Amino acid sequence: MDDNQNIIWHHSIISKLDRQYRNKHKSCVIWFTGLSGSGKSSLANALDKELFQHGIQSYVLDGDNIRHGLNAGLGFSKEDRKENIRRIGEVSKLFVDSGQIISTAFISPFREDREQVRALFPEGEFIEVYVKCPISICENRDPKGLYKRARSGAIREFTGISSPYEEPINPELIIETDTMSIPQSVTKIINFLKNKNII
Ligand SMILES: Nc1ncnc2c1ncn2[C@@H]1O[C@H](COP(=O)(O)OS(=O)(=O)O)[C@@H](OP(=O)(O)O)[C@H]1O
Ligand SMILES: Nc1ncnc2c1ncn2[C@@H]1O[C@H](COP(=O)(O)OP(=O)(O)O)[C@@H](O)[C@H]1O
Repeated sequence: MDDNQNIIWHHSIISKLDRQYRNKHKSCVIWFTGLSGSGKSSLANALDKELFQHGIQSYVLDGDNIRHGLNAGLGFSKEDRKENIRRIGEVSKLFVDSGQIISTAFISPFREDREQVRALFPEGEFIEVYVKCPISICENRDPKGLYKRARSGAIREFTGISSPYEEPINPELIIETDTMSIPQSVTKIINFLKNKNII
């Protein structure tokens, strides 16, 4: 018999709605996706700072940090990236259930994996933000020197070079970081959240 059949889901006494009501805002996941160096981390953290300063319950999950802890042991094969994103999706759902606005900064290069995360949430709670930037500019920025190492062959399966990035087809937002500044981008996201009555 499958062990999971013996595990029963416990419902919380306090609901997500109770928590949202007390926080005075709705909860959602803002899912940043894009190439390495496109600006996911910078945007997620700038948005988090802005939300925090306005008394909003928010938090950031960042690729590099999660891979040091929760997802240590996962690499960059298609299967490992899938598992990485699946786990982040589940963790994000917990944050949303806890009434917070969670920003995630993962390359999440495969459309199917992102759609599986979207399917975990009710309509409107998964906000896909495509952080769009030409690879030539990401490569010029190369904040961690990874493109240089990938070009030299020192890193295998590097997204955009030796591993694919599948662009979102219908994301809630597109932020073009080669033409928009970080403050402009944050304003665009905040306006979206206001228009959707999330904050
Ligand atoms: N092979 C390869 N391909 C892409 N990226 C690599 C690779 N090896 C290491 N790194 C570093 O890991 C960060 C990406 O981790 P993610 O968890 O976001 O990747 S994924 O969503 O599972 O594809 C990524 O961080 P960001 O630059 O913040 O995107 C890189 O710093
Ligand atoms: N308009 C912009 N939006 C976001 N990042 C920018 C922008 N212009 C320059 N950058 C720089 O590009 C780099 C992006 O790195 P990072 O945020 O770590 O990207 P990612 O998390 O996608 O790998 C940072 O050094 C950041 O300062």
